[in-house]
Amino acid sequence: MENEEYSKELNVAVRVVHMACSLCEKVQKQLISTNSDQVKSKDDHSLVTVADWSVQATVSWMLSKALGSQISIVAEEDTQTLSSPESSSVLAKVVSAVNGCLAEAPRFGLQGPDNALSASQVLDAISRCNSLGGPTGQHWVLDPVDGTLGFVRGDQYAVALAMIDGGEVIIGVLGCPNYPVKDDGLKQYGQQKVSLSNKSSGEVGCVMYTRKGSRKAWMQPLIHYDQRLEWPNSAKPVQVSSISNPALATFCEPVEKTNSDHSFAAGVACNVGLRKKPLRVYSMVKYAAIARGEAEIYMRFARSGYKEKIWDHAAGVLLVLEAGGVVTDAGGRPLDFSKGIYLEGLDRGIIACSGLQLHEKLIGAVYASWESSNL
Ligand SMILES: Nc1ncnc2c1ncn2[C@@H]1O[C@H](COP(=O)(O)O)[C@@H](OP(=O)(O)O)[C@H]1O
Ligand SMILES: [Mg+2]
Repeated sequence: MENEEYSKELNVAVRVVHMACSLCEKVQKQLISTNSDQVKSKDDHSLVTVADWSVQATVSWMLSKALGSQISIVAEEDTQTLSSPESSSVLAKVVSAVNGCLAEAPRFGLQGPDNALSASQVLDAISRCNSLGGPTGQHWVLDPVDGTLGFVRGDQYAVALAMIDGGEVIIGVLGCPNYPVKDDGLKQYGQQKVSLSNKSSGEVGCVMYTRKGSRKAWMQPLIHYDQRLEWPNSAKPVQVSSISNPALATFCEPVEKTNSDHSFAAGVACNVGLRKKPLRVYSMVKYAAIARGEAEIYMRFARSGYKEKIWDHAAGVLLVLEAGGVVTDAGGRPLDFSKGIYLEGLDRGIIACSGLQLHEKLIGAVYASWESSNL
C-alpha cells in the first residue's frame, strides 16, 4: 500500500494473523479427528479454550516483541480459569501450542523468542491484553477464535485483529482458515465441506487485510507446511459485489438464532425483495464474504439488551468499508468503536451491504418492520 503510515503495524499484524491461523488449523484438526463422542464433548471444550488462549498469548507476545511492550491490547480471554490448579493440564497444552507456534515465527518473517516461554510468561502474555480501549490512543483489538461453534464443528471461524487509533479503526486483519480462496468458495464450502485432512496449500484459507483510507482490501492465501510467507506474497485485491438488484442479492446472517433474530431478518428480506435463502455462516467470515464480493448483505439483529463487542466487528467492518461497502447500525449510523469494549449506542442491529442502494432499502425496511417486531 502506497501510504507509509501504519505500514509497519499492518505488516506485523498480517504476519501474526497468519501464524495464529496455522496454530488454529492444528488444533481444529486434532479436534475433528477425536472420534469418540463422549471424549469429544469433553475435549471440545478444552481444545477450543486451548486455541483461544494460545492464539491470544501468541498474538500478544509477537505484537509486543515487534512493536514494543507498551502497546495496548483489548482481547476476549483472561487468565482466571487458566491459572487455577485444576487447569494445569490445559495450561500445559497452551504452553506447548504457543511455543510450537512461536518457533515457526521465522517462516512468517518474524522473530520468535530465543528460548521457549515458561508457563508464567505465557500467562503474562494473555493477561497483558486487559486494555479497555476507548477514544484516545492506539489499541489493538483481538478476537482469538471468533465463531467458537464453527470452530468446534469443523466449519467457518476467524482470527480477527484490528487496531484502533483515536477511536477509529485503522487496521483490519481477518484470518479465515476454512474460507476457500477461489471465487464463490464459501457457497461451495457450505454444500460440500472441505475435508480438513485434505486441505492443500493455496486452496483453502485466506488472510484478508486493509488500512483505513486505502480504499483497497487484500486477500492472501494461507501458507501450509514448510512454505514461507513472503510480502506481499500472492496478495490480490478484493472488492464488493456490484449487484444492486435485491432479487439477485445474497444475504448472510449468523447460524445461531440466539445471536440474531432470523425471523425479523426474513421479514426485512421479504420487504426489500430478496429472493435467495439466507447464507448462514459462523463468525466474521460473513464480513469477509461481503468484502470479497461473494454476498451483498449481512444483517445481524441481536436480542434486545445484548451488547455487541468491538472485537466481534472491528476488523470485518473496516474490510467491508475499504472494499467499497457500507456498514451501519439499523438506524443508518456508523458503528462507534471509541467507547470501550462495547459498541455503545448501537441502534437495534448491524447492516453491512455491498452498496448504498441496497443499504438504503434495508434501512427503510427495518424502519417499516420495527413497529410490528417483538425484538
Ligand atoms: N446473544 C448473543 N447475541 C449476539 N451475539 C452473540 C450472543 N452471544 C454471543 N455472541 C457473539 O457472537 C459471536 C459469534 O458470531 P456469529 O453468531 O456471527 O457466528 C460470538 O463470538 P465468539 O464465538 O468469539 O464467542 C459472540 O461474541
Ligand atoms: Mg467473537
